[in-house]
Amino acid sequence: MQRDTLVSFEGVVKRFGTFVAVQKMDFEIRKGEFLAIMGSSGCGKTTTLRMLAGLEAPSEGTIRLSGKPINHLPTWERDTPMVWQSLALFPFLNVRENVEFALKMRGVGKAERRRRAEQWLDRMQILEFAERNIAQLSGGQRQRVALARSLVVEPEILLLDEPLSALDAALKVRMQAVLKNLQRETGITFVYVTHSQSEAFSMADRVVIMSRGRIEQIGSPQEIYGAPRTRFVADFLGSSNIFTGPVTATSGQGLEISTKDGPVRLAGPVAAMPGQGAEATITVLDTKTHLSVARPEGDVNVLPVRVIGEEFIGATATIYAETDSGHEIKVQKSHDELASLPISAGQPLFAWWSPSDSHHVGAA
Ligand SMILES: Nc1ncnc2c1ncn2[C@@H]1O[C@H](COP(=O)(O)OP(=O)(O)OP(=O)(O)O)[C@@H](O)[C@H]1O
Repeated sequence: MQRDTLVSFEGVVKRFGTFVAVQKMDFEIRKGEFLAIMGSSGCGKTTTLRMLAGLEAPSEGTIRLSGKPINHLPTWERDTPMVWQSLALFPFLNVRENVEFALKMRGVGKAERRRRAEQWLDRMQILEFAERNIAQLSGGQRQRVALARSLVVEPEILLLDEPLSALDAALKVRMQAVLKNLQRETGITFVYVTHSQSEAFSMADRVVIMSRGRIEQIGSPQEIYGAPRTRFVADFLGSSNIFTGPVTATSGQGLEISTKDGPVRLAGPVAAMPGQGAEATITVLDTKTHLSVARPEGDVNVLPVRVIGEEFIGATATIYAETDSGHEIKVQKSHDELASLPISAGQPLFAWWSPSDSHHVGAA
């Protein structure tokens, strides 16, 4: 266990009847970090959070909080204060009273309650709505009241389950910035469940990616994005071109696999080198993949493709193309970079990338 570990999951399993919702989970949450848990629907994110909150007991294994097992310890019997952020505000209380409520329950005096509630409403930039009824607020304002209500008690850990899912895109981005700054300022440990990659990757210090009750990868957004550890993670993030085939050559300097579209090569160290003939997967980020009209020099990682179409997202464009065998290749570039390329559907081009930008995905 690391010195700054606040929570540890040790071999945690959760079964509902015979269905295994969480399988043998081992990971740690560090004090003061922003940890996002992401994965597709039904992969066990909420169940993991509920076990941490004490709303479900693990079927096997141990969850420790500040070193103490808490498997069967309800929230109120724990030494480390933890709050589950919920959007359900009390409709019969106004904004300030909603925020004051938890302090009142903890026996904090009237003047102090008011001072602290107003301080948090101010931090959330909603102090001007303090006397309003909940029904008179927009979705984003309600969201901020709910956050103020959770934070006013200054918990050591705040558990958030898709807290921004109901907001429109612009408000979501604004709230992401508010949340991230707040977390940094207060040093409160955030455990944040989402299935939004952009939310997880823009805010979290570390991200846990889950699939079917299991952790596929845990690491910083940069680590995961640059080096997905499993085929699932590479697929799930959707930002890599993925090639699988038997290994035809290995050396200390890399490896080569054979694909229907020709050899694909990786240059650089490989952590767990697969044997000759074994099936291996090599990925390359769509931002590191290039397109050109003329065949580039050399014949390594050069694939003739035809353009399928393009998609614009803000300042970047993703070009979708396919090889002769029908393998999809995506290339992400800025509009300026793509301005000189003919990218109408059916246009023949060459897709290529450097073997040193290739990455070996360890597990299937
Ligand atoms: N009380 C329960 N009884 C039986 N099965 C359950 C129960 N709670 C959750 N499950 C099942 O466990 C699995 C994990 O559920 P969980 O809510 O943790 O998923 P999730 O990753 O949070 O999904 P989503 O993103 O859709 O909210 C799902 O298949 C779900 O149907």
